[in-house]
Amino acid sequence: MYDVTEWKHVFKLDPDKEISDENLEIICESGTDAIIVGGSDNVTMDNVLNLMSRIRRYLVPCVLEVSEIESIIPGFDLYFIPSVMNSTNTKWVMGLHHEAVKEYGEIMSWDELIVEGYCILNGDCKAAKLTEANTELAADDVMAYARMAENMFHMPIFYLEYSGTYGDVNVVQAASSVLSSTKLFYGGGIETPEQAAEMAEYADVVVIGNVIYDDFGSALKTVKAVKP
Ligand SMILES: CC(C)=CCC/C(C)=C/CC/C(C)=C/CC/C(C)=C/CC/C(C)=C/CC/C(C)=C/CC/C(C)=C/COP(=O)(O)OP(=O)(O)O
Ligand SMILES: O=P(O)(O)OC[C@@H](O)CO
Ligand SMILES: [Mg+2]
Repeated sequence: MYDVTEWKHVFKLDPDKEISDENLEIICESGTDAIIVGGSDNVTMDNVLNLMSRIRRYLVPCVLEVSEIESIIPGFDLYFIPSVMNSTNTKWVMGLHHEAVKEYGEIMSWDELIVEGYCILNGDCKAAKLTEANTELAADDVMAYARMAENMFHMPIFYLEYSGTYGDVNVVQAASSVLSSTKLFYGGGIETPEQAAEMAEYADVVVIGNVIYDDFGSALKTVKAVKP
Protein backbone atom coordinates (compact mmCIF):
# COMPACT_ATOMS: atom_id res chain seq x y z
CA MET A 1 0.00 0.00 0.00
CA TYR A 2 2.70 2.49 1.01
CA ASP A 3 5.76 1.34 -0.85
CA VAL A 4 8.73 3.07 0.71
CA THR A 5 10.98 1.26 -1.76
CA GLU A 6 9.52 3.45 -4.53
CA TRP A 7 10.15 6.76 -2.76
CA LYS A 8 12.79 9.28 -3.83
CA HIS A 9 11.88 12.48 -2.02
CA VAL A 10 10.23 13.32 1.29
CA PHE A 11 9.60 16.49 3.27
CA LYS A 12 10.09 16.35 7.04
CA LEU A 13 7.81 18.76 8.87
CA ASP A 14 8.57 19.74 12.44
CA PRO A 15 5.48 19.85 14.72
CA ASP A 16 7.22 22.56 16.76
CA LYS A 17 7.47 24.94 13.78
CA GLU A 18 4.83 27.10 12.08
CA ILE A 19 3.75 26.51 8.50
CA SER A 20 0.90 28.38 6.83
CA ASP A 21 -2.08 26.53 5.33
CA GLU A 22 -1.05 27.84 1.93
CA ASN A 23 2.51 26.51 2.15
CA LEU A 24 1.32 23.23 3.63
CA GLU A 25 -0.99 22.68 0.68
CA ILE A 26 1.84 23.42 -1.77
CA ILE A 27 4.15 20.97 0.03
CA CYS A 28 1.52 18.22 0.18
CA GLU A 29 0.62 18.59 -3.48
CA SER A 30 4.19 19.10 -4.70
CA GLY A 31 4.69 15.57 -5.98
CA THR A 32 6.82 14.56 -3.00
CA ASP A 33 6.43 10.91 -2.04
CA ALA A 34 5.54 11.44 1.61
CA ILE A 35 5.47 13.84 4.51
CA ILE A 36 7.32 12.80 7.64
CA VAL A 37 6.27 14.48 10.88
CA GLY A 38 9.20 14.59 13.26
CA GLY A 39 11.61 16.67 15.24
CA SER A 40 13.79 16.60 18.29
CA ASP A 41 12.35 19.46 20.38
CA ASN A 42 8.94 19.95 21.97
CA VAL A 43 7.20 17.15 20.07
CA THR A 44 3.90 16.85 21.92
CA MET A 45 0.63 15.00 21.37
CA ASP A 46 -1.06 18.34 20.71
CA ASN A 47 1.27 19.67 18.04
CA VAL A 48 1.60 16.24 16.36
CA LEU A 49 -2.19 15.84 16.24
CA ASN A 50 -2.62 19.36 14.91
CA LEU A 51 -0.08 18.90 12.10
CA MET A 52 -1.33 15.40 11.22
CA SER A 53 -4.93 16.55 10.88
CA ARG A 54 -3.86 19.42 8.62
CA ILE A 55 -1.79 17.09 6.38
CA ARG A 56 -4.69 14.62 6.31
CA ARG A 57 -6.65 17.00 4.02
CA TYR A 58 -4.38 15.79 1.23
CA LEU A 59 -3.68 12.40 -0.30
CA VAL A 60 0.06 12.32 0.31
CA PRO A 61 1.25 9.51 2.65
CA CYS A 62 1.82 10.80 6.16
CA VAL A 63 4.39 9.23 8.48
CA LEU A 64 5.18 9.83 12.15
CA GLU A 65 8.88 9.49 12.92
CA VAL A 66 8.73 8.58 16.56
CA SER A 67 11.10 10.48 18.83
CA GLU A 68 9.11 10.30 22.08
CA ILE A 69 6.76 7.64 23.36
CA GLU A 70 4.40 10.30 24.75
CA SER A 71 3.69 11.81 21.34
CA ILE A 72 2.66 8.63 19.51
CA ILE A 73 -0.91 9.02 18.25
CA PRO A 74 -3.06 6.85 15.97
CA GLY A 75 -3.98 8.00 12.48
CA PHE A 76 -0.71 8.02 10.55
CA ASP A 77 -0.19 5.80 7.51
CA LEU A 78 3.15 4.58 8.82
CA TYR A 79 5.36 4.92 11.89
CA PHE A 80 9.11 5.19 11.41
CA ILE A 81 11.04 3.96 14.43
CA PRO A 82 14.63 5.23 14.65
CA SER A 83 17.30 3.10 16.26
CA VAL A 84 20.55 5.04 16.51
CA MET A 85 23.19 2.49 15.58
CA ASN A 86 26.12 4.74 16.52
CA SER A 87 24.68 5.84 19.87
CA THR A 88 26.87 5.00 22.85
CA ASN A 89 23.77 4.67 25.05
CA THR A 90 21.62 1.57 24.58
CA LYS A 91 18.52 3.59 25.48
CA TRP A 92 18.53 5.01 21.92
CA VAL A 93 19.36 1.72 20.22
CA MET A 94 16.79 -0.58 21.83
CA GLY A 95 15.96 0.70 25.33
CA LEU A 96 13.03 3.05 24.61
CA HIS A 97 11.81 0.60 21.99
CA HIS A 98 11.56 -2.10 24.63
CA GLU A 99 9.56 0.23 26.87
CA ALA A 100 7.22 1.20 24.03
CA VAL A 101 6.57 -2.37 22.91
CA LYS A 102 5.97 -3.37 26.54
CA GLU A 103 3.30 -0.67 26.71
CA TYR A 104 1.74 -0.91 23.24
CA GLY A 105 2.71 -4.43 22.11
CA GLU A 106 -0.83 -5.82 22.39
CA ILE A 107 -2.40 -3.13 20.22
CA MET A 108 0.37 -2.53 17.69
CA SER A 109 -0.19 -2.99 13.97
CA TRP A 110 3.24 -4.27 13.16
CA ASP A 111 2.85 -3.77 9.42
CA GLU A 112 2.59 0.01 10.01
CA LEU A 113 6.02 0.10 11.69
CA ILE A 114 9.24 0.60 9.77
CA VAL A 115 12.56 0.52 11.61
CA GLU A 116 15.22 3.00 10.56
CA GLY A 117 18.85 2.23 11.32
CA TYR A 118 20.08 5.75 12.03
CA CYS A 119 23.70 6.76 11.68
CA ILE A 120 24.13 10.33 12.92
CA LEU A 121 27.13 12.12 11.49
CA ASN A 122 26.77 15.78 12.50
CA GLY A 123 28.11 15.89 16.04
CA ASP A 124 26.63 19.36 16.59
CA CYS A 125 23.00 18.45 15.92
CA LYS A 126 20.50 17.97 18.72
CA ALA A 127 19.87 14.33 17.89
CA ALA A 128 23.61 13.55 18.14
CA LYS A 129 23.92 15.19 21.54
CA LEU A 130 20.72 13.67 22.88
CA THR A 131 21.66 10.15 21.83
CA GLU A 132 25.38 10.51 22.69
CA ALA A 133 26.24 9.39 19.19
CA ASN A 134 29.82 8.66 18.21
CA THR A 135 29.96 10.83 15.11
CA GLU A 136 33.73 10.53 14.55
CA LEU A 137 33.29 7.96 11.85
CA ALA A 138 35.24 7.31 8.65
CA ALA A 139 33.61 6.02 5.48
CA ASP A 140 34.50 2.42 6.30
CA ASP A 141 32.82 2.73 9.73
CA VAL A 142 29.66 3.97 8.05
CA MET A 143 29.83 1.16 5.49
CA ALA A 144 30.02 -1.34 8.34
CA TYR A 145 26.88 0.13 9.94
CA ALA A 146 25.13 -0.01 6.57
CA ARG A 147 26.10 -3.66 6.12
CA MET A 148 24.90 -4.45 9.65
CA ALA A 149 21.58 -2.69 9.03
CA GLU A 150 20.95 -4.75 5.92
CA ASN A 151 22.52 -8.13 6.56
CA MET A 152 22.40 -8.56 10.34
CA PHE A 153 19.30 -6.66 11.40
CA HIS A 154 17.31 -6.64 8.13
CA MET A 155 16.33 -3.01 8.62
CA PRO A 156 14.23 -1.62 5.77
CA ILE A 157 15.90 1.82 6.03
CA PHE A 158 19.46 2.98 6.71
CA TYR A 159 19.31 6.71 7.48
CA LEU A 160 22.42 8.88 7.14
CA GLU A 161 21.56 11.85 9.35
CA TYR A 162 23.52 15.09 9.01
CA SER A 163 20.61 17.17 10.40
CA GLY A 164 21.42 20.87 10.03
CA THR A 165 24.53 20.50 7.88
CA TYR A 166 25.24 19.33 4.34
CA GLY A 167 27.02 16.00 4.47
CA ASP A 168 29.89 14.30 2.67
CA VAL A 169 28.71 12.88 -0.63
CA ASN A 170 31.60 10.37 -0.60
CA VAL A 171 30.24 8.87 2.61
CA VAL A 172 26.77 8.63 1.09
CA GLN A 173 28.26 6.93 -1.98
CA ALA A 174 30.19 4.52 0.26
CA ALA A 175 27.05 3.54 2.18
CA SER A 176 25.11 3.14 -1.04
CA SER A 177 27.76 0.84 -2.49
CA VAL A 178 27.13 -1.83 0.17
CA LEU A 179 23.32 -1.71 0.25
CA SER A 180 20.90 -3.52 -2.00
CA SER A 181 17.58 -4.31 -0.29
CA THR A 182 17.82 -1.79 2.55
CA LYS A 183 16.88 1.71 1.35
CA LEU A 184 19.33 4.54 1.94
CA PHE A 185 17.79 7.75 3.27
CA TYR A 186 19.93 10.88 3.31
CA GLY A 187 18.94 13.93 5.39
CA GLY A 188 20.80 17.07 6.39
CA GLY A 189 21.44 20.59 5.20
CA ILE A 190 19.92 20.31 1.74
CA GLU A 191 19.20 23.92 0.75
CA THR A 192 19.18 23.85 -3.05
CA PRO A 193 17.86 21.66 -5.86
CA GLU A 194 21.47 21.00 -6.90
CA GLN A 195 22.33 19.58 -3.49
CA ALA A 196 19.20 17.44 -3.54
CA ALA A 197 20.16 16.06 -6.95
CA GLU A 198 23.75 15.42 -5.83
CA MET A 199 22.68 13.35 -2.81
CA ALA A 200 19.96 11.60 -4.83
CA GLU A 201 22.63 10.14 -7.09
CA TYR A 202 23.50 7.76 -4.25
CA ALA A 203 20.67 7.96 -1.72
CA ASP A 204 17.39 6.24 -2.54
CA VAL A 205 15.46 8.93 -0.68
CA VAL A 206 16.45 12.50 0.17
CA VAL A 207 14.85 14.16 3.19
CA ILE A 208 14.21 17.90 3.10
CA GLY A 209 13.73 19.54 6.49
CA ASN A 210 14.85 22.93 7.77
CA VAL A 211 14.94 24.67 4.36
CA ILE A 212 11.13 24.42 4.24
CA TYR A 213 11.12 27.02 7.02
CA ASP A 214 14.16 28.99 5.84
CA ASP A 215 13.65 29.24 2.07
CA PHE A 216 10.34 27.79 0.98
CA GLY A 217 10.86 28.39 -2.76
CA SER A 218 14.13 26.53 -2.77
CA ALA A 219 12.66 23.67 -0.73
CA LEU A 220 9.93 23.24 -3.31
CA LYS A 221 12.40 23.08 -6.18
CA THR A 222 14.07 20.03 -4.64
CA VAL A 223 11.10 17.88 -5.68
CA LYS A 224 11.64 18.35 -9.43
CA ALA A 225 15.40 18.06 -8.97
CA VAL A 226 14.96 14.55 -7.61
CA LYS A 227 11.83 13.50 -9.52
CA PRO A 228 12.07 15.23 -12.92
C1 LIG B 1 -1.30 4.20 20.10
C2 LIG B 1 -0.59 3.87 18.85
C3 LIG B 1 -0.93 4.61 17.64
C4 LIG B 1 0.33 2.96 18.84
C5 LIG B 1 1.17 2.72 17.67
C6 LIG B 1 2.21 1.78 18.01
C7 LIG B 1 3.57 2.35 17.91
C8 LIG B 1 3.92 3.22 16.76
C9 LIG B 1 4.45 2.07 18.86
C10 LIG B 1 5.86 2.54 18.88
C11 LIG B 1 6.79 1.44 19.09
C12 LIG B 1 8.20 1.86 19.27
C13 LIG B 1 9.19 0.77 19.16
C14 LIG B 1 8.54 3.12 19.59
C15 LIG B 1 9.94 3.61 19.80
C16 LIG B 1 9.97 4.63 20.89
C17 LIG B 1 11.15 5.57 20.89
C18 LIG B 1 10.96 6.80 21.66
C19 LIG B 1 12.31 5.29 20.29
C20 LIG B 1 13.50 6.18 20.28
C21 LIG B 1 13.64 6.99 19.03
C22 LIG B 1 14.95 7.71 19.00
C23 LIG B 1 16.17 6.92 18.83
C24 LIG B 1 14.99 9.06 19.14
C25 LIG B 1 16.24 9.82 19.19
C26 LIG B 1 16.22 11.11 18.40
C27 LIG B 1 16.04 10.87 16.94
C28 LIG B 1 16.97 10.00 16.19
C29 LIG B 1 15.02 11.46 16.35
C30 LIG B 1 14.68 11.27 14.92
C31 LIG B 1 14.24 12.56 14.32
C32 LIG B 1 15.27 13.61 14.11
C33 LIG B 1 16.70 13.31 14.05
C34 LIG B 1 14.82 14.82 13.92
C35 LIG B 1 15.69 16.00 13.71
O1 LIG B 1 15.18 16.90 14.54
P1 LIG B 1 15.22 18.45 14.23
O2 LIG B 1 14.37 19.10 15.26
O3 LIG B 1 14.86 18.71 12.82
O4 LIG B 1 16.72 18.79 14.48
P2 LIG B 1 17.52 20.08 14.11
O5 LIG B 1 17.33 21.02 15.25
O6 LIG B 1 18.93 19.60 13.96
O7 LIG B 1 16.95 20.65 12.87
O1 LIG C 1 16.57 19.65 8.52
P1 LIG C 1 17.61 19.18 7.58
O2 LIG C 1 18.99 19.67 7.89
O3 LIG C 1 17.23 19.38 6.16
O4 LIG C 1 17.69 17.58 7.79
C1 LIG C 1 16.59 16.79 7.43
C2 LIG C 1 16.44 15.62 8.34
O5 LIG C 1 17.39 14.64 8.09
C3 LIG C 1 16.39 15.97 9.80
O6 LIG C 1 16.08 14.84 10.54
MG1 LIG D 1 15.05 20.31 11.81
